[in-house]
Amino acid sequence: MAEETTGVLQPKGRTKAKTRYLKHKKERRKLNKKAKAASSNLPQSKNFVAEDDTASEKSEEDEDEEAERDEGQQKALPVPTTGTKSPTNARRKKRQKVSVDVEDVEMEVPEDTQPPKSPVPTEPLPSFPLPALPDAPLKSILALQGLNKGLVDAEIVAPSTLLAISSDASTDGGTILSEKMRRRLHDLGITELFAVQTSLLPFLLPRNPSHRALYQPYHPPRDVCVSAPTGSGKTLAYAVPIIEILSSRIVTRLRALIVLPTRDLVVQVRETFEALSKGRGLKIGTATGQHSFSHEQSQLIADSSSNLSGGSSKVDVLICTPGRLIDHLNESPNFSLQHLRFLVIDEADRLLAQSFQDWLAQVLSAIRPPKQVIKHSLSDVCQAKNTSNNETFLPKVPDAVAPAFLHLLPYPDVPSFITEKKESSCQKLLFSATLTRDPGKIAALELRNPKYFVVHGNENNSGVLDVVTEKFTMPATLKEHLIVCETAQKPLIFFHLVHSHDVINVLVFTKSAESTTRLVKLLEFFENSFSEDPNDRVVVRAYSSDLGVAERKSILESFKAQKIQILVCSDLISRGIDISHVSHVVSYDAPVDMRKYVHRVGRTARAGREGDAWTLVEEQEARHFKNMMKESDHLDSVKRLRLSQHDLEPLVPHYDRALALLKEVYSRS
Ligand SMILES: Nc1ncnc2c1ncn2[C@@H]1O[C@H](COP(=O)(O)OP(=O)(O)OP(=O)(O)O)[C@@H](O)[C@H]1O
Repeated sequence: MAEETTGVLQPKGRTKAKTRYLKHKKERRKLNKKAKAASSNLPQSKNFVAEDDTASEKSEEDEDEEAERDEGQQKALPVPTTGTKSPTNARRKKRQKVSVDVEDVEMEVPEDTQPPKSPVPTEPLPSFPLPALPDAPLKSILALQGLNKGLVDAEIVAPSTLLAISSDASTDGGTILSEKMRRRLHDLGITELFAVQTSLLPFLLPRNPSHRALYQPYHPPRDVCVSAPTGSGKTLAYAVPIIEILSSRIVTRLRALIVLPTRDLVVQVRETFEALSKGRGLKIGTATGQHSFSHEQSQLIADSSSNLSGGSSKVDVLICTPGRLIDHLNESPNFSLQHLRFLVIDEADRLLAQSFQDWLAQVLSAIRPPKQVIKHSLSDVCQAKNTSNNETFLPKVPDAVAPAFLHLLPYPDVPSFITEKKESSCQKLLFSATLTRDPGKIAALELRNPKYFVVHGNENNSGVLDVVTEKFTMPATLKEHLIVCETAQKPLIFFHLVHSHDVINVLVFTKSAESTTRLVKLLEFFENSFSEDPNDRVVVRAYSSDLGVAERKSILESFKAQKIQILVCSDLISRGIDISHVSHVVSYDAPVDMRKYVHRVGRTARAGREGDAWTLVEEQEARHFKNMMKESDHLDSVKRLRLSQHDLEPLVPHYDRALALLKEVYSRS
């Protein structure tokens, strides 16, 4: 160990004083050994002896060191130093190595604070373990901290779980579905239940009839949150139980409300409900703003002339966008949510991000029985019965009021032994392929003891962890590709994919309506140049919010009928839209976040079908994109495709021609 000095180098040769000192020391050692041999009649353990030896050697080493230092000090004294401290004032410290069980710790111990040395060797003190820091908690545990219990206890469902739907009238084959429903599903070509459906149906359709009841004010059902990949059949997972439960109804009331982020999705979900509920007598309505407000009112409300405590409805199921829903809540007489048995929030994370007119708070407040109670004493009521005031006290249609709202009626409070509070029987069902983990947003939903279902390849806790850390599951049948390219080459690469990789029946996502229009024009010019025969040309159309409702509907229908092979769009239809024959998705402009990526690529590889997703990433975006993928543990699933100039060359003359025509069009406008 290097010794600290006060700026003077110490000579290391032996002096007379040191020789004398060493001689004395030898003699002292001999005497010590003799004394020890004489006194130790007791047997000693090997360990103890070894320790003793070490200790005595150590003390001798210390003495040697001390002697050398004294000698050095004596020599150093006369030498004047140029430093700020004189050698006499300088406090000299000795680095002493303290050996402990766990690790070596070096401490600076001032020489003058050392205890005086005992001439008799002492036993070393027993060493105690140092206080140790507890192990850091696992990342997975940290991620789960502060989360609601429902999510931690989520039911993880393997995507491969399937259950055959029995066509035998005498048995449901464990599906818990009525014979009517099983027959209907078979008619629609659905012969087995997908993973999300196998776990959700038994939960939403308990065998006990009282748990299926429309009103359960004292034991309301638990709410449900579902995270399942795109195209895994979430719509059926809620539509089937809703139809099964509501089919038992006697009178029409608004009992199921399905909220979706776009009109296109409302239309799609309505089609599913109508197909599944055929012959069950349920009435399905929509509210999207596509028709005039008064037309919608006339479709939804049976009686808007008198003020009815329990509302009045022409439909059992209402499928709507949040904006129009709020308009009806605020402005349509007798539009009431008090009878709701189901509130479905599909694409929940997207809808919860929409604060439009604080729609969620308004809906929840319309479902929740108000606390304010206007009560009258029995004598008041009796008195009123004999007066003309009778009508205001006793409304005409009390049966229309939901049990949890009965206290609002001006009847006297009848003493009861039941002290439990009545609650709304509405069961909230949340669905998404990218379910939010934001505790603030989940809290805003006022969920009742929520039960989580997570469809995930990994059936242990990591399924939950992936929801928590927003690592989303992709369909198993999806193949993902990445092409990093120069901005100027993007159109050419896209045309190459269309003609060399058979990328047709494709949804192409761009960043804006303007880039959609431009790409469509460029591709049309390119096709005209590339294929002489018009029948060989690929048909491409734009689908954007710039188009009218009717035009959008007709374009979507033509695409579904495969009269259009390439549909270029913005993120308007990146969520939820289900078009079975889409075999490719191209992100012409790379998505900026993982959620967008998941929903875009999820337009293909649906319901167990194969599909390819291609993402074109400009060189300057590559880093961000790769980081985004890495954070979601997804980079390895994306294959990089490298294209050479040679691959693109045959297309260049046609592309140049198309580009020149496009420039001409834009310069004219
Ligand atoms: N059990 C089933 N058997 C066969 N096809 C099914 C089954 N369940 C659903 N499908 C079909 O799978 C497709 C995808 O279903 P759905 O649109 O409900 O997916 P999703 O999970 O809601 O997807 P996204 O998250 O993209 O909205 C639909 O065409 C639907 O008809």
